[in-house]
Amino acid sequence: MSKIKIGLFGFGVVGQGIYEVVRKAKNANAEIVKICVRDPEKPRKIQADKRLFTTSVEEILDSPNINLVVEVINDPDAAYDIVKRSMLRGIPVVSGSKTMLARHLPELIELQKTRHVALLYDASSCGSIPVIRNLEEYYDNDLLLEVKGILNGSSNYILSRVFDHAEPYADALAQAQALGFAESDPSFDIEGYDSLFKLVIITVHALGTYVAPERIFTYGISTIHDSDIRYAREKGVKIKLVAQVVKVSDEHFTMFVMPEFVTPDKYIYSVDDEYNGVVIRGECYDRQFMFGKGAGSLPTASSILSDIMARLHDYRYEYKKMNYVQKPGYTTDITLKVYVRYKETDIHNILHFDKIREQYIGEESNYVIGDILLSELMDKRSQLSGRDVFLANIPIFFLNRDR
Ligand SMILES: NC(=O)C1=CN([C@@H]2O[C@H](COP(=O)(O)OP(=O)(O)OC[C@H]3O[C@@H](n4cnc5c(N)ncnc54)[C@H](OP(=O)(O)O)[C@@H]3O)[C@@H](O)[C@H]2O)C=CC1
Ligand SMILES: N[C@@H](CC=O)C(=O)O
Repeated sequence: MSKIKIGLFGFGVVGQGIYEVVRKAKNANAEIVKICVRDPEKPRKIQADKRLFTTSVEEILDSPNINLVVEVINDPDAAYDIVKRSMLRGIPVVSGSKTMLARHLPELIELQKTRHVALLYDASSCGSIPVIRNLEEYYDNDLLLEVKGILNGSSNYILSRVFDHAEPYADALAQAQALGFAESDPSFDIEGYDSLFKLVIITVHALGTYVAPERIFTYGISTIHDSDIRYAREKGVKIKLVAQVVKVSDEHFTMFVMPEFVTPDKYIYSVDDEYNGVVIRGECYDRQFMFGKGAGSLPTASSILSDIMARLHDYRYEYKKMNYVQKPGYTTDITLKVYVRYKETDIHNILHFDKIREQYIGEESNYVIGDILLSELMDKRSQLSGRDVFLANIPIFFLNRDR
């Protein structure tokens, strides 16, 4: 590709960051020639030439002058429509919309093949950390065993403020929104869905398999309570929202998103505020750790810029692992050790524990710690949504990993 002429969709937190970094990048040989938004009259932090703005998708897709679409809007359905239409017209796309990608990746991967058109999305998972491209290229072999980490900046920011600075939860959430880390609907962040969508995308590049989001156990931090924080402090651990995909045998892998008690010896223990941290474990190298800003305007834009530059060299994901002859299958038949705090909800009648290890009945709240199948948690997920319930994983080497 010669000069890159960008049609940019979205001029919010990330879009404005992209405008800034593209202007700064002297060697990018790229220029934003059109910006599509919902409301061109909206006041914005960054002043761009008014003539760049449009509300018409067609004005970008029909322009012979535009050879790359960059899509960073906050509406997953509209994003899907824009990305698909661009690709059908043979225009390569860079996207940051993980909700849209996690829902539609199989179709978009197929479109890349049939239409010979690239779709890059490193910014969709972990902001400025180049997780996807590394999994795709460097870890292009059978040795990978696990990708685990903090994939959501907002919930990590909230947990850090609440845990380390004793700030009220609601204030910390409001700050995460004001700083541009949170999604338009912040429940995506705090209920774990943003981490889930990133985990779905990461798993495609880690193990070559797409697992639909609704098949994956997801539990967030919205019901965390002072008693959970006190309990964690007493034990000398921190509570983090952790997403993980783990090979549990040659035949199977598992994945889930859940708050976790993290001990000080773990890399992610020190990952605070909006930072993300990803631990990659493999057969021969044990653990490697990637750390960086996972949200925010310029960090995310830097990742988009990297994808834009990659297009200068015609880079595209090849999804090599999807063609492996032997691939592990997804399982939820795996035993976890969990902490469940509750009050009114009749947890003992809802959850069937294989083994109860500890129980506490208190005036303020109760908790139980026990071994339980992930499939059992998945089946009972809708009954664990009470405001009085909080659940956290206590990491163990999976109890039945060799079954
Ligand atoms: N914020 C972050 O740290 C990160 C965000 N992302 C992802 O990037 C995307 C954008 O996030 P962010 O910048 O924070 O969101 P914002 O809410 O700040 O901005 C969204 C932008 O999308 C525009 N928009 C919405 N719908 C349409 C549409 N149908 N057609 C054209 N433009 C539209 C809005 O237009 P208008 O301004 O006129 O309302 C706005 O400019 C999301 O998918 C998010 O998940 C990914 C990584 C990090
Ligand atoms: N809302 C997301 C933004 C980046 O993906 C987060 O907080 O991590």
